[in-house]
Amino acid sequence: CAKKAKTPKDSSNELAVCRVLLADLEAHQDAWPFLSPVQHKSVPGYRKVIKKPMDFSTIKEKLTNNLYLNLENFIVDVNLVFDNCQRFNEDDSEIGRAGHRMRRFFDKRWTELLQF
Ligand SMILES: Cc1ncccc1N[C@@H]1CCC[C@@H]1S(C)(=O)=O
Repeated sequence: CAKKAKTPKDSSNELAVCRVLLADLEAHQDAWPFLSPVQHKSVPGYRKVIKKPMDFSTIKEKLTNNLYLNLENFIVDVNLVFDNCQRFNEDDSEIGRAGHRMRRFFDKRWTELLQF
């Protein structure tokens, strides 16, 4: 089948979708552990265990500085937040549970958005 040529318009729409998704993540009641970079000075072992820290404020900064070329690059960073959370926190902990809830919310939200 003929490949639909990607018009430049698509990527600007995708970046608008990223801003909507990030706003939804930040507004979620379970976002509190992920709003700012983990304070590794007060979290022993974090810097050693987690090679690529990521959080919603850093994602916002990258979005503002046009560091995401498309929705996929953005989704990779959001999933990094949740993967770091799962790696460092027990599933049965306040932060661990918040991470699982936020990942479920995000997966549902972007698949909804991509339907239209
Ligand atoms: C996401 C995470 N993962 C492992 C350890 C700690 C944290 N977050 C903490 C708990 C609440 C905010 C702080 S923060 C983000 O200020 O360090």
